[in-house]
Amino acid sequence: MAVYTPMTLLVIGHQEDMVNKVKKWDEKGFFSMVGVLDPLFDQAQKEIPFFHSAEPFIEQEIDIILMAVKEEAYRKETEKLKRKNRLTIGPETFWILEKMARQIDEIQSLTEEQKFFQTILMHSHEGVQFVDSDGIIRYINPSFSRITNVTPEERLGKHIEEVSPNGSLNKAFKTRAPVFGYKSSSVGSNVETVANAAPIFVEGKFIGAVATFQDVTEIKYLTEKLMEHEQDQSRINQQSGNGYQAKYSFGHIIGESEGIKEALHMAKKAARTRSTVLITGESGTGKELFAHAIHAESKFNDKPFVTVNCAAIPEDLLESELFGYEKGAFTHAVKQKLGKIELADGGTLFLDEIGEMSPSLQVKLLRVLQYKEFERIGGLRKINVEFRIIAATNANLEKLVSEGKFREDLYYRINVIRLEVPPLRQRKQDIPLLVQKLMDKIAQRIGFHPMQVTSKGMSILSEHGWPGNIRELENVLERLMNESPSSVIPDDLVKKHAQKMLRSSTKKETDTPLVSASSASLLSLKDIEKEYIQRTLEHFGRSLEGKKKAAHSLGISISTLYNKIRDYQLE
Ligand SMILES: Nc1ncnc2c1ncn2[C@@H]1O[C@H](COP(=O)(O)OP(=O)(O)OP(=O)(O)O)[C@@H](O)[C@H]1O
Repeated sequence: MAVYTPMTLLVIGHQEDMVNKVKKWDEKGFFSMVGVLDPLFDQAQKEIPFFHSAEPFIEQEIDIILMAVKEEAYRKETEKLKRKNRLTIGPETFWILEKMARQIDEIQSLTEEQKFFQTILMHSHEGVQFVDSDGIIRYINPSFSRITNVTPEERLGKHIEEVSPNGSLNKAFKTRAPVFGYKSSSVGSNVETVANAAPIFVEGKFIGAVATFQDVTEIKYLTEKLMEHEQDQSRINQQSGNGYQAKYSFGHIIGESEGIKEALHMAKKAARTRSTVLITGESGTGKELFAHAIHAESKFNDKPFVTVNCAAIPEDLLESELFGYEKGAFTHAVKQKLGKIELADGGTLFLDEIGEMSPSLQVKLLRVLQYKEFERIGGLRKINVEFRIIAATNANLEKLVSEGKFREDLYYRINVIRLEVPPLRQRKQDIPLLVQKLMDKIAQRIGFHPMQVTSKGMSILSEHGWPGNIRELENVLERLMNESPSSVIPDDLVKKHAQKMLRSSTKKETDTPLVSASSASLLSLKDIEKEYIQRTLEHFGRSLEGKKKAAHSLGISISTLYNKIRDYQLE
């Protein structure tokens, strides 16, 4: 860093006010006072070097001579000093020095601020690079060098076009526009980075551009491993015939209430068209079921039905999930991957939880819907696609639009046919039918004989509010069936669960965790196992049937369960 050297200054004539001011500036380091020259004055202050003759200064480097007094006697001394290139300032131009001192003062306090910000940049975990208005790299922070393996000596003073022509900083520099989420890899270190860059304007004048970036190699690597795994999985699914097909039809949708009839009517109408459908409703009401059924009933039901849950996948991954990528698009893209948009070609793309989609992806999706074409990540070729979107959400999209979190234009594109699936509490008359049919479905799935609830049990279940809707009802029924000692579920068991449900839905109470953060370090694995077996036995009961169910639930054989009951003295 350049070191500031103050200008040297000699005062001629002991004019007290001026001398004192110059002395103060000297103390602050604005100027360096070499002394006071006064042939007539004797009582100078001790701490100021005082001279009667100009001799010592004739050859000395002095930048400014301040004529503090006007008399002729002093001028004679000054004449001796004028031979060199020195600025002479008289009392009438003393204000220039005062102004300079003020400016130096301001610059110095700015420098303090600069030091403060520089310290922050020095310790920032993100890499930072700055170019001036000519594109010359003026600053890189230590994290920049750590991430990229590029030293300040290699970078500073170079033009950005020369060292990183395709980087985010050059883009922001050339276009004078910000760049967000720019992915690239550092040549020096083979590191994957994500950068943001922005032009900098001060009072409307472009003064340069700055880029900040992070090392995302590890995240990217893990993400791609996960994607590869998912891809293999989906290939296996496809090969086994369970791939991109609708699994449910309208026949699977149980309910005779007005609300469900209306939703079914709308859904059947939607199945006859290719228009976009927006399904809204609380969690667990059956939105996905409706989406499957609409596709299954449509003319293109032999084409794929592809599901993407926008809430379950991180943004970065979601983009490649939707658009796919070309081999080599990023370091770990070892082979080409088809995106869900491409896989849905000709059929239906079901976008579950669309309200969770990030604004940048919303733009990209909108473009696909408008132009019916897209590019794979890292690809140059435009691919034409034709598919229908069924979107679902339990969020209030209108509210998200008004809050600026969901694009209005995308909202209008997807809100063509609107289907509202009512919550269970608004169609209690469906509960008995649902209970019976769901119990049959569960019994078939878990290999039980058909089971029933009494009419009293049914009215207990019908009175519940079911905040988790049909998903919650299904879970509770499965638990009741597992715990029931006979094929008719006892009323007191239903009551016990109803009370539990009431407690959890009013108090949002959860069961005591087996291991809490504070106790985790105190319990041994054996203690945890013992506690867990104990709770499972309490849950299923200690009859032979209860123990069989407990063993099944614990994933161990009945003889292992008996051994553990003996070892842990749980009888
Ligand atoms: N009308 C219905 N008849 C029979 N089963 C239903 C019905 N509605 C929902 N279900 C069942 O309830 C469960 C939840 O349904 P689904 O996943 O379709 O709900 P969702 O509204 O999409 O939930 P989320 O918003 O949480 O994704 C599923 O097991 C589904 O089969």
